[in-house]
Amino acid sequence: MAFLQIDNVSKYFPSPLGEGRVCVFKDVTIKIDKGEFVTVIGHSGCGKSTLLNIIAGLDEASEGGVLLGGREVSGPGLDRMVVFQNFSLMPWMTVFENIALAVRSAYQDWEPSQVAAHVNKYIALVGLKGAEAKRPAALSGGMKQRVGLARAFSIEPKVLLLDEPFAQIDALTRGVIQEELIQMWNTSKNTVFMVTHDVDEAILLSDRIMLMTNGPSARIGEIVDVTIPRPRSRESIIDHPHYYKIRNHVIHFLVRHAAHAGGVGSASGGRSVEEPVLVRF
Ligand SMILES: Nc1ncnc2c1ncn2[C@@H]1O[C@H](COP(=O)(O)OP(=O)(O)OP(=O)(O)O)[C@@H](O)[C@H]1O
Repeated sequence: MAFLQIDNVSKYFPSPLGEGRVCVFKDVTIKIDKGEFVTVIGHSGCGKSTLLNIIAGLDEASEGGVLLGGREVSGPGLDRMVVFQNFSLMPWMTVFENIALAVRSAYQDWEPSQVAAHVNKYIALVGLKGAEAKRPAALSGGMKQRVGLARAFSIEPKVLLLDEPFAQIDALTRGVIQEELIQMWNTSKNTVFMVTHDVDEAILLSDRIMLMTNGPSARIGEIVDVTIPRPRSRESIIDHPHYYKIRNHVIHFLVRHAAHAGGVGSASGGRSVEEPVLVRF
């Protein structure tokens, strides 16, 4: 059994037309090893965030389930930490307090000095030294997301769930924070499940990229192994002979599926389950 196992998960929502229900995705199975970095890419509306929320325990699967370390996920927990694109910081708390709140809830028997040392370590890791006393309103989008990532990593969860964490950040800052994320992940070796629309980001960060087909009844169409060795940096990966092969393959998949985009279907999704195609260059 894999460390994190998404087992035949399907999700239905009530139809917006008021008749029956719509199958967002059907029979999604993903097996993720401990320490693996997996990303999911697919067109808007195929159900990526819904799938992430089910893993987080913030939403329920209609069918199937999620197992973490062999135990069924049945609600939110400190073993899974989510970073959303809208930062989700406490606006009345400082940078330090936002992170400390999470650390105190994860390590309830720690002395204040131990909490402070731990928080400061993560503040330094994301380059926010000097901004400890600032409140979110005084931070740029990039700084806010650094706090979000530091908060998530600081509690050392078993699984980090990242839902397009860089979507609201300008391209230059995004590149810098992606590399900070790689550094933190290199140290922590957390298992990461990330939703993104950015193909370059997926190649830079992932061990494997899950390509989702469009809904209704979306599924994992292909799984692409990112065979480019680590350590990776944005500058170095583009020179690797596999880089453009992987990039073109993912983009072709997305373009092919864009042609079939949209539509609200019936609940049945009544076709047999197709295994994802494994792609390795
Ligand atoms: N609570 C809900 N009630 C009804 N329908 C919902 C609900 N949440 C999501 N949906 C629908 O489920 C589908 C998948 O939504 P989801 O946000 O998971 O897609 P996504 O792939 O993450 O999209 P995006 O890339 O735009 O964020 C969409 O059609 C959405 O309208």
